[in-house]
Amino acid sequence: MVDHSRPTTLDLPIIRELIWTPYRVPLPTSFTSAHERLATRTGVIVEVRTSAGTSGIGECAPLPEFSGGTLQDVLACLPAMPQRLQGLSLLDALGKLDQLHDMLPTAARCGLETAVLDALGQYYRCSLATLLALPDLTELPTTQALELASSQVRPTLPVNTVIGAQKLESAVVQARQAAVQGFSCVKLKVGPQLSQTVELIAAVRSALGPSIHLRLDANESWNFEQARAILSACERWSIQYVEQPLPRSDLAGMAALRRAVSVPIAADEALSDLESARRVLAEEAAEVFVIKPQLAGGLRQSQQMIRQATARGIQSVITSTIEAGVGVAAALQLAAAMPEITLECGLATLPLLADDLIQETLPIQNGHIAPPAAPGLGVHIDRAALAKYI
Ligand SMILES: O=C(O)CCC(=O)c1ccccc1C(=O)O
Ligand SMILES: [Mg+2]
Repeated sequence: MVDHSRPTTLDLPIIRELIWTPYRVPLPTSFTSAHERLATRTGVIVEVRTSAGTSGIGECAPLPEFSGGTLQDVLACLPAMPQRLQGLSLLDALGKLDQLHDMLPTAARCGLETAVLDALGQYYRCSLATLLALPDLTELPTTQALELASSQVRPTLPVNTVIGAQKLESAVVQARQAAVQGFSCVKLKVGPQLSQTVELIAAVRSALGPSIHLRLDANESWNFEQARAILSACERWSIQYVEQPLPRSDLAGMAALRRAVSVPIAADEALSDLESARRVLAEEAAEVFVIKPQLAGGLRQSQQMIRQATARGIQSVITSTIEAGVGVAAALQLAAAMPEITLECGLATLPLLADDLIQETLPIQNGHIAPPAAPGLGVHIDRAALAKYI
């Protein structure tokens, strides 16, 4: 018997229009890592308008020092996209994005996919996290399947705060603040100077007390000997893990470092797509994956990389690239959809920006963020803010 109350693929909204708006948002206090001093975040907000009268939004925020292209690359690929996506149903548009995989910078794939999934979630009246928790996104879900997926979505996620590379005194002040604010995890950016770095880590650990997780991020700034020396000196400070201690291409070095020190090694810059994830796993170069949807090529591809890792006993965390609220909301939806993500995610970065460009607020409470529960992505563009930061 045919159930006429259920939507069919014939009813799926069609993409009528694709528009995009670049933004530039300052960071009131610039963010310093071993790669750079980030003082302004640039990116593009994309929007698909559908035959159902709905609009889906996404964010493309590339990070050239990682991988996956520049803002210019994103802006260069977008003009060809309306012609490719207009007239397609939302599910066909997802298939088309997969087909165009190699033509699109990872951040463009992420933003366009988010916008299509936002519109699809609004159509099914479920959150983007629920969509991602479905066993097969390419099939029309039954009401039962939607209910089951929705029951697997986590209502709130633990997140870490991040302390940029800087003077010991201000790092200690920020560590104390993090403890007062209720964070269960702090990430500290570190450089290659042995005694200075060990002193910094010891001071931050003592400001945090013994129970707050402390992870490090070297952003590729160490060589093997520096990494071994610093991490050996830090064994007693109980480090949760260190992100990308060695250059991204040195997978053999990372594997050797894993055997040489007890601090767990995480891959971040080394992960850019499914193939790189396979290599990191094959070389046993990391025991934690740091996944940034903007750099991994979107939410579904991030999901595949995380599942590959989980199958090999490797844990994953999802982090932002310090993008605006649209991209952070998408990353939160992904994290909420994946029960295997148990470590704190690096998604507490919106306070670094002068404006998050969204109408809603995504408050950080007691070291947790609740992904928006409204249908789709659950956040909406603050048009006035976007116009201001164009
Ligand atoms: O992980 C976090 O807490 C925040 C995200 C972060 O540190 C980051 C943000 C922008 C670019 C690179 C990185 C990084 O993890 O190296
Ligand atoms: Mg990192």
